[in-house]
Amino acid sequence: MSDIAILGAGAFGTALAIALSHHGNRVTLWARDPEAVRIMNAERCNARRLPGAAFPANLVVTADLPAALASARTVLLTVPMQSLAGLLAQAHPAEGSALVACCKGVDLASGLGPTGVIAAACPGAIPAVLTGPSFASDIGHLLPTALTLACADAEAGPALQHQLSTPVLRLYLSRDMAGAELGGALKNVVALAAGITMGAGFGESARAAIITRGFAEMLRFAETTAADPDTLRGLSGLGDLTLTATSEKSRNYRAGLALGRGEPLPEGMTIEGVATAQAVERLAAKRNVPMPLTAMVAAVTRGEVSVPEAAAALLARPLKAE
Ligand SMILES: NC(=O)C1=CN([C@@H]2O[C@H](COP(=O)(O)OP(=O)(O)OC[C@H]3O[C@@H](n4cnc5c(N)ncnc54)[C@H](O)[C@@H]3O)[C@@H](O)[C@H]2O)C=CC1
Ligand SMILES: O=C(CO)COP(=O)(O)O
Repeated sequence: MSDIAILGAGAFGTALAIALSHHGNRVTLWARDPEAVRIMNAERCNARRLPGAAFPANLVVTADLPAALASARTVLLTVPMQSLAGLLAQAHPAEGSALVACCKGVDLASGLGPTGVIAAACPGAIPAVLTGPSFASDIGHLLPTALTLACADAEAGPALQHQLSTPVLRLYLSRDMAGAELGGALKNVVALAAGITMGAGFGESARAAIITRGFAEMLRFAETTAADPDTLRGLSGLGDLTLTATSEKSRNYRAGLALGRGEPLPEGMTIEGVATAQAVERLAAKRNVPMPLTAMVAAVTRGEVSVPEAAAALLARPLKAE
């Protein structure tokens, strides 16, 4: 019997599984690869994705998806954003389950955020979003963290907030799922731009400009959606942007550093901002929202524009009011 199922045993799913089972919850962590599950159960650690963080004795790890979902009414979705629709096509959570999206991004195929993907695949579920500034290694090592739990359902939201909080994992409640998921998606694009800036040697002043103007771009985009721009000023937006766009622990920032140095994108690493930049570029064009930084990140990651060309184009834009 598990109360919480966590689908996706990457760094973040593993970290949340450790934190929540350490706090006494009955947690089942599901991974699609039976061999990876065998190794994790033998070593009681996910050495590949989250080295050094030991599994509590009560954490169950399985490759059996129906078994993981059998008794859980709270399901955390911790696969990368571009895998979410595919996962939900094969998972069959019980009617009325809370599906908590922990992935950050916009689905390239549909242009939907995680709660839109959940609503399309599982109309009988209660969607929610868990997001904000948190490196998996910090959560997995039980360091203090504050996140946003967004859920539009007035009863399920507070219940999830209490179920998923621990003495060191402090969840703030929001009803604004659109805002919470947008902040987490867009900050990765700005983090790529910040990394590119530092990798190219443009300096910390330029990075501060990119973060600030990137945040302005995030708010501008939010205003064209159902999101409340104020939500993006909280943990899920500004909070996560601050973390991701300044730390080499971030994969998006590190990928940006590589691009800025003229190297290719690192392979085999989850870099959510790459697909999300493409998806947001398309949506912004449809809605007529100027997103110059996002467009440059999309063009640089596609290899269409070099970093010096991107920087020159951004600096040559007409002067305007802040
Ligand atoms: N790593 C971190 O510090 C944080 C990550 N996140 C978000 O969590 C999401 C997952 O990221 P990570 O766990 O870091 O990625 P990761 O790269 O460590 O692991 C991804 C995992 O998903 C699995 N996976 C991929 N497609 C799948 C599918 N269709 N079915 C089942 N499993 C599948 C892979 O096998 C892998 O184990 C991303 O959206 C990320 O932005 C959010 C906060 C912190
Ligand atoms: O979302 C994160 C921290 O909040 C993790 O960022 P990266 O995916 O860039 O590593």
